[in-house]
Amino acid sequence: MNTPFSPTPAESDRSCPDAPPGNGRSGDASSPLSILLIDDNPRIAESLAIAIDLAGHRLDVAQGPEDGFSLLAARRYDAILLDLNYAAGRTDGAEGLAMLDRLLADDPGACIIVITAHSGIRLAVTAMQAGARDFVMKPWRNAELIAKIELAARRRAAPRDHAVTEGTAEPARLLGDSPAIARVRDLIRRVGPTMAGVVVTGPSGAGRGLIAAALHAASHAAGRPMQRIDVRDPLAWTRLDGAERGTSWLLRHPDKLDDVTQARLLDRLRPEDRYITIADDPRAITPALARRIAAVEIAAPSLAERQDDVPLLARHFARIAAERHGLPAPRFTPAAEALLATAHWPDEARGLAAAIERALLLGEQGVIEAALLAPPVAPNAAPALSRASFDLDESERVMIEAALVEHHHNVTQAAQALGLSRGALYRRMARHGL
Ligand SMILES: Nc1ncnc2c1ncn2[C@@H]1O[C@H](COP(=O)(O)OP(=O)(O)OP(=O)(O)O)[C@@H](O)[C@H]1O
Repeated sequence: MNTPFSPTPAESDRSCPDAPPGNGRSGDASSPLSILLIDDNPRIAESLAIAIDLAGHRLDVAQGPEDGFSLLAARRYDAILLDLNYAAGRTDGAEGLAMLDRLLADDPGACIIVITAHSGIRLAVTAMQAGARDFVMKPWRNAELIAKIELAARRRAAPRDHAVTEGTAEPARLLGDSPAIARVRDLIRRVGPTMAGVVVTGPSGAGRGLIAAALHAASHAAGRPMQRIDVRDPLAWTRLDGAERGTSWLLRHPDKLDDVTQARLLDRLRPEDRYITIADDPRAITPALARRIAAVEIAAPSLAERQDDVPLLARHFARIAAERHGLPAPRFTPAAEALLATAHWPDEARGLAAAIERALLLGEQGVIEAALLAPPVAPNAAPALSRASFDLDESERVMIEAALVEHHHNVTQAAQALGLSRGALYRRMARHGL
């Protein structure tokens, strides 16, 4: 007999002897599964961790949707166990169902098993109709749950199901809840599965490559890797002919070619292949080539257009950097959080990721301080663009404010943290009216 799930660790131990033969692995399950639990109840996580470990699988735990998306952006899971309610007192499952929708839009083949309360049969049915593979009700029997996970994860192997981009290092998941990023997701959902040529524009570092990868992941060719070519490199062109028919291509910068070379490129493109393009200036693509490779434009929004997403992206980049460097779980000081909410990042998401990684490496024990988040502004920095000049000025003000708060308005310490002399800091404070 199996033991129903109990939220107390002591009771959960009792479920171990009840695990099915083979530690809960079904007979033909060959390799350990990686499983993600998205649930804000730590006791559920503790109990499940024991059962899953005994069954020979691996469990990661996310305490809510944001954590969940962050983990899913960094690695692939064979199965996702998704709780449907997060906010206190909510039982309508709306949050979980919205998350289910987004998970499946990013990866239609995702193997998701939803967790509902005992009385949640109606919710479970809705989730199944929306694409969940299965459901479990609390309290559950561990052995039954593990059998469900193994069965559902094995079913994932069907070819069309596999919509993640094999052959790429990371899954292509766009994080963020801003309307700007929601629009991009919606476009990916619509044009990803078609053969339409899509040109991805927007500032460098804003996630153009990620959007291209997400388009490929949503396409019918997702099971095969996308081939990447910078068309400014003539040597790379030879690869265009050698590849299998029906290949997906990521072409970088055809807008940088002159008209004659663009015409030559058009001659080399094959009708049965899919082309996704990254360009700085889509207007520089000739109409003939644009017709083939740029039927639809998707503009990667700058961080300034999705400022609300910055803290969430920052936490994601911090988590990845901490994992990569074996550092403790990262934590932002309140001043660093305040800076993130207002600062401008001239190098977009890539610049933000670099700043977070540097702050984490230079900080103590995973603590990210405001003063470490950006290098001190060079005294005579002469920015190339007037917009950049505005950004830099605003960032400087925010950083100084944050350093002062962090060091309790001790100007000597704040100046040290910013890499400035006391005099230089006083001058800048006066300039910013601080
Ligand atoms: N919405 C997002 N969610 C998660 N990660 C993001 C998001 N936007 C950008 N990033 C991350 O920011 C970094 C920069 O993005 P990416 O490499 O796609 O930039 P890019 O615009 O293609 O740059 P370039 O064209 O100059 O190479 C990457 O690590 C990417 O994963």
